[in-house]
Amino acid sequence: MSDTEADADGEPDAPSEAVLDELFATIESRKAELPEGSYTASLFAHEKGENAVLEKIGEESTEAILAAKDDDRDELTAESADLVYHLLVLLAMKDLDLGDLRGELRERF
Ligand SMILES: N=c1c2ncn([C@@H]3O[C@H](COP(=O)(O)OP(=O)(O)OP(=O)(O)O)[C@@H](O)[C@H]3O)c2ncn1[C@@H]1O[C@H](COP(=O)(O)O)[C@@H](O)[C@H]1O
Repeated sequence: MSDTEADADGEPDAPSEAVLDELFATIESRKAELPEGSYTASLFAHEKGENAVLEKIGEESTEAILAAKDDDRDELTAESADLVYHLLVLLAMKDLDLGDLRGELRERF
């Protein structure tokens, strides 16, 4: 779906540029509200959630590396998205946020 199409609610999609902020806000909301049936909430709710996230980061990193070695750009994109999502969950678990990440990156410019 392009940026200009409507989503399932009939509302226009937000610009893709904002997707990381929206995803992080959703993760923070899952952390605060712990809704039933949410994979993200389950990571925050369970004692072993942090280990599960760390394992996922390891797995997704390996899968991204393998996709790159195979020159499979679609797979690399998908694995990168899984990796970024789990990294954002980890930041939220450690009470960090996108501002911390942006600040660190900005300092390197
Ligand atoms: N971006 C993601 C996202 N990326 C990956 N995952 C989940 O992460 C889990 C593990 O990913 P894997 O690629 O390993 O998937 P898998 O098929 O289960 O693989 P195996 O573990 O079985 O090997 C799966 O359950 C995926 O659905 C995600 N779950 C949620 N989100 C975002 O988080 C929002 C909130 O979702 P809930 O978690 O449903 O509240 C969603 O709207 C999405 O925007």
